[in-house]
Amino acid sequence: MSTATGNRFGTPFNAPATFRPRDPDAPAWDRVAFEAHLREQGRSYHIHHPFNVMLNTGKASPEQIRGWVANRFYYQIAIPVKDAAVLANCPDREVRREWIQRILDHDGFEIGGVKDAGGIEAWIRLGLAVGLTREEITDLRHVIPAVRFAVDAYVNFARHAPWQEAVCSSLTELFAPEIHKQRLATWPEHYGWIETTGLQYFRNRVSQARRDVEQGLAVTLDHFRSRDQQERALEILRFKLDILWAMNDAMAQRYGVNA
Ligand SMILES: O=C(O)c1cc(C(=O)O)c2c(n1)C(=O)C(=O)c1cc(C(=O)O)[nH]c1-2
Repeated sequence: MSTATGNRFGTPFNAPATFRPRDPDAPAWDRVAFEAHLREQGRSYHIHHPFNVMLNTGKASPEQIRGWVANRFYYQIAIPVKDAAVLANCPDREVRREWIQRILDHDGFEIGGVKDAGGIEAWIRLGLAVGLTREEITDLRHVIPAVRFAVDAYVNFARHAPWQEAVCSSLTELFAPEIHKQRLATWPEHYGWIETTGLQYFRNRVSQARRDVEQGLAVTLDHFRSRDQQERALEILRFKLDILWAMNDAMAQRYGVNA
């Protein structure tokens, strides 16, 4: 059982613990209740961040949209590195053969004549559609230091945590289809200057995120069994929600938020 003095990352160099004192006799939640507690964390998803609300209600300027796309690129390129860390730490072949799909989704592939440019390339095309050049996206010149720190914290967590905890940290994807659908519903109306082909990344992710979540949720519900472990899973999910929120804070500070 982890204790109230442990930190939530399991590594010695991170922030002090934010654990609430736990009742050692609290019974474990059943799978339905545990999943409900995980989903409840969606109230802190960055879909509610003022910067995201601005983007998705048509109030963002082209500069703010370009800033967001250029900064989010750093998250996009980190995801397959994070997923490779999960693979590297996971001794379970069945999990690995499913998990590897995530790397293919983002990096793309050419296998037996079938080709997919992948999510990173799709994100670059989004960048081109909003008026950035390929070079200024990929050389990371616009990435804000605090965004870099937040994203790096995610990769470092996945490198050092037990693989099931890294899997759990991906569960912000529970809430991602909604944010992608929101963009697809509002951007064409508000930002007619963006070629809609540039929004393909969001279209692809709606179904990919649902599939990811099915796997991530199954691992999490199976692994975190005691109440104490379940509380830890909630902490991990909140840590990841904080990363996404902090990225938006950094972008709001750099690019401003229009009322
Ligand atoms: O646009 C978004 O708001 C958003 C959020 C998240 C997320 O919740 O972590 C992901 C994505 N997009 C995404 O496109 C993606 O591929 C992805 C992978 C992961 C992950 O943690 O493994 N999160 C996300």
